[in-house]
Amino acid sequence: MAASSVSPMKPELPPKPTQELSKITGDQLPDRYIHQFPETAADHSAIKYMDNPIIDLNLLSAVSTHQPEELQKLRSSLSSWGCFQLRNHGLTSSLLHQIRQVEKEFFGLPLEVKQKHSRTLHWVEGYGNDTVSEDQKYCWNDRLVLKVYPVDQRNFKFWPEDLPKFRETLDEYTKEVRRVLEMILKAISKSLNLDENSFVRECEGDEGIYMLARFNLYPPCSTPDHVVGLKPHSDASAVTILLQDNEVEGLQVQKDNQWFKVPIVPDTLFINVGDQLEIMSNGILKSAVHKVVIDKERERTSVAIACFPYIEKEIGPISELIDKERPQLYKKVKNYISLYLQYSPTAERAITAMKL
Ligand SMILES: O=C(O)CCC(=O)C(=O)O
Ligand SMILES: [Fe+2]
Repeated sequence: MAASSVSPMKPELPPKPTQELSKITGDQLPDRYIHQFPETAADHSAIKYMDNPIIDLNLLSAVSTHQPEELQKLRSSLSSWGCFQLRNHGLTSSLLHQIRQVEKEFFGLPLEVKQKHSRTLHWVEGYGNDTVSEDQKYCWNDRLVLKVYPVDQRNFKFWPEDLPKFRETLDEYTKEVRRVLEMILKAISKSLNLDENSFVRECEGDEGIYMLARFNLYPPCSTPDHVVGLKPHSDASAVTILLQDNEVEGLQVQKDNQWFKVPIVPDTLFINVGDQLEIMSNGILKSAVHKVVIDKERERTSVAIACFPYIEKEIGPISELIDKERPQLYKKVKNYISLYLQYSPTAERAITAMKL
């Protein structure tokens, strides 16, 4: 499907935050939140856990004698699952606790305070939900989305000003995530036998890396099978680094048309390939399709940092990964995010439009 054939649709935002609806019982749920996907009615307790090995960032480093095996695990996880959990990443438990804490404080603010930072219909930053087209259902979540890199492009009107620890915590957290991102991009390059700076160069270019923080809140719902926290999607990013809730499960990933639960492993980060890295790797790495299901009694939160190249930088499969056996599978593209935003309120995936 070509980009130009996306049917014109009027994007809409849900009129109310999900947090405000979360005490409503099943029969009173507004119709726009009730999904009829067959998978929402699945018995989630019967779904298996994702079982790819946890990757250890220390072992990916050149000084480790285990580096070759760890790189092999990384490559195999990313080409089959498109994601993995990372341990020994160097972010302290105390920093992980603090970022979760400021997230809870934000969502705990009175509605009128949060709404001072509301997003608009046409750009993702700010407090609110995702846009959908008028014939689509809403998701059962609220988000606060903030651009965190480049630092001089932060839009502070979206940042809560009354939470004393919010800015410094997010600042420190994103610096640390950026450090991990660079190490991971180098390891991924090595795992594909490329120069170790290949993906750093592709992602950063001259402009540096762009990073969006997404604070996600999934309130409980008395009829969790009728709602969806996040619909099945892949991310528009090159890589997304996610801190899951440390008590409430909900994230699921798809592999070979089957859903798997992502287990909670304390102090790990969940890392997934996004569409732009699938394109750069000429399809060797898979952009993970994932979704979030809702708990009946407990609220769930997560913090996702989506990392991607400067919007105007042209990206495409890197030349070393194109040959006779593996011809170029994707077109080159500038501003993939805008293509993604055109597709995201529809049932189609933007990356399909990139295939040659
Ligand atoms: O909340 C989660 O576990 C996943 C969040 C996610 O997929 C996203 O923000 O794109
Ligand atoms: Fe996602």
